[in-house]
Amino acid sequence: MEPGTPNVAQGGDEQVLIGVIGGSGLYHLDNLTFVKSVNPETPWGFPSSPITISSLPSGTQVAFLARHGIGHHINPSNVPSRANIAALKSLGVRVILAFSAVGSLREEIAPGSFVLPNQIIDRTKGIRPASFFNDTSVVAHTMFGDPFSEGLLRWLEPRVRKALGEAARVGGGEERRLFTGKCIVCMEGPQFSTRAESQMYRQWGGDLINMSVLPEAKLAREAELSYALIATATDYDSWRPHSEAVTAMEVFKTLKDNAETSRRVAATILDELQQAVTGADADLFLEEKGCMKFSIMPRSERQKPEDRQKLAFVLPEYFAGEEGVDVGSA
Ligand SMILES: CSC[C@H]1O[C@H](OP(=O)(O)O)[C@H](O)[C@@H]1O
Ligand SMILES: Nc1ncnc2[nH]cnc12
Repeated sequence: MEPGTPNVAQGGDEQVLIGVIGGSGLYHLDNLTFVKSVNPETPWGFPSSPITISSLPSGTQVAFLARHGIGHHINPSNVPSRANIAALKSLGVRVILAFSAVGSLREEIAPGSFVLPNQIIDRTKGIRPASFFNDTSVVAHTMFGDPFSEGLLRWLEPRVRKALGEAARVGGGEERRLFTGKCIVCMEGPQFSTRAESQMYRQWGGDLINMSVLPEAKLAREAELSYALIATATDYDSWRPHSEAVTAMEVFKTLKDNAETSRRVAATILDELQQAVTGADADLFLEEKGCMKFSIMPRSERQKPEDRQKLAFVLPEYFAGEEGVDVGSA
């Protein structure tokens, strides 16, 4: 696809409405039939990995993207999040389920727990391109008070809980706990936190820590996509005074089991999610649709046509066509 081409659904016969981003340890999904692999070039480059489009037995198609690339070769600071989100949107995706391996900042969130966070504290260092509008002549200030899709979180909670119960029954082992309404700190990395930082994040109200949720969540919002993070705890970071500070080795110990359970959860909920996104109550999920209308500053002659064309790739509703929509002035 030519970079700058406005988005069109390209997933095959069915429109691909659901995108899954796999994090550390989660490089593929299960119980799916491969349809095709696509690698769309976006105005922000290529995604982390080719995107695998597969179908569930029901025919529901899902787009899967490995955040750190197949073979995990991309550092968290270098994940091409703009290309990832733009590429998913270009396939017609409207809802993103993003998986992430996280450190726990709370005793009760033991390694192995699943968490649907609803808040983020940004501790990235400004070195990640965090907006589609960066370095363009178009200014936009996106609402981000509730950084995850509230409708999607409400829908996910009972389904993920049930899926975790089923995963334990089928796979054996203890049922994973699910926590909701938690706050995740996103740090720059790639080194882990110091003990002092880890304790400070707890005092700030942080419950979890990772290196990946930003700018991914911000970009999903700018692209008007519903986005939720399914976080799986791998370790206790470095705040516990009498425990070893987190090491990659410790994280790797739980990654495989967490990924296995994540795959079971995905396999259990994806069909129902597709039905919900296409059903009568779809508006509950697609609350983000239209959110940029009043975030983009009104059109002026200072906005360069080439910038508007670039932005049309992710927001064709505002920037495609000769005139585009005169947003912000309604
Ligand atoms: C492997 S430890 C740190 C690494 O793991 C998490 O990745 P992801 O969010 O993609 O699962 C964390 O954010 C760090 O990037
Ligand atoms: N302790 C930790 N800090 C940052 N990212 C993580 N991902 C998994 N564990 C982590």
